[in-house]
Amino acid sequence: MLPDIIITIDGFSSCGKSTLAKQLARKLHYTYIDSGAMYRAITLYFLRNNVNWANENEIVSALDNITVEFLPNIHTGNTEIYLNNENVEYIIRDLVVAEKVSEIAALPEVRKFAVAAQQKIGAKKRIVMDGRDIGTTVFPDAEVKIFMVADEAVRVERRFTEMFDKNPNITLEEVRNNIAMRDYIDANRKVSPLTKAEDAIELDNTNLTPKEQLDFALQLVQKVVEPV
Ligand SMILES: Nc1ncnc2c1ncn2[C@@H]1O[C@H](COP(=O)(O)OP(=O)(O)O)[C@@H](O)[C@H]1O
Ligand SMILES: Nc1ccn([C@@H]2O[C@H](COP(=O)(O)OP(=O)(O)O)[C@@H](O)[C@H]2O)c(=O)n1
Repeated sequence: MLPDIIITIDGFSSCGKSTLAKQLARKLHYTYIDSGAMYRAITLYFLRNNVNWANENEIVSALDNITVEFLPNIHTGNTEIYLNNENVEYIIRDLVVAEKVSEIAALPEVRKFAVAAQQKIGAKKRIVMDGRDIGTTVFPDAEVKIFMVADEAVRVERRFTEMFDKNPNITLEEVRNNIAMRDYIDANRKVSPLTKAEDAIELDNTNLTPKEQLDFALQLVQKVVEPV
């Protein structure tokens, strides 16, 4: 049986991190944690409650009222996010949330809150967590670190196809602008900007199938568990 380790997957938007993280978690009988969902859920709360995030006191008191949990969906086997006991797994994928999430995720108080929650979840290991700063800040000692990349046009096309399925009014342009804006803010913010950890292995899935990306990641895990 696989020993208790932590697998981190970081990278820009829409390159396939959560797809790979779910595949790995299922295969290894680990728990998948979508750290981006936490920032999206916090953003949803801020938007719904008109929190003025220019005011530090308002941010702190809003965070005091937020509980975020990951619970398994018994039908899919994947974990889903709950904000104050409400399942918000699907609503947080909306463009309204995506438009603001990177701004809110750049706030130091928000990052402190989310990182502490993520580290608590990972205390017993046996998790695959994806995000932007998981291998650098949240779990710098993780046993397996993957940094995913894919060509921007491919990422935009993939995310557009996914969002169009749920909302046929969305345009390719809106998706492209949102991804470019978030990538820029995420890579340039002051606290834990998105960057490849020195010891992370890069995985470019531009031309890989989901099966090929899983095989690549499983080989990495195998190397760490049974070094030759
Ligand atoms: N290797 C791949 N080939 C084609 N499509 C993929 C591949 N990996 C992921 N996708 C699709 O790309 C979209 C974005 O993937 P996702 O895992 O949500 O990215 P991220 O978590 O990095 O934002 C999803 O619709 C997913 O089904
Ligand atoms: N560890 C993380 C994960 C996400 N985020 C923020 O949350 C946003 C949404 O993350 P996500 O993983 O759901 O985004 P996608 O890759 O699915 O587009 C990102 O654009 C970042 O602004 C972060 O700052 N740190």
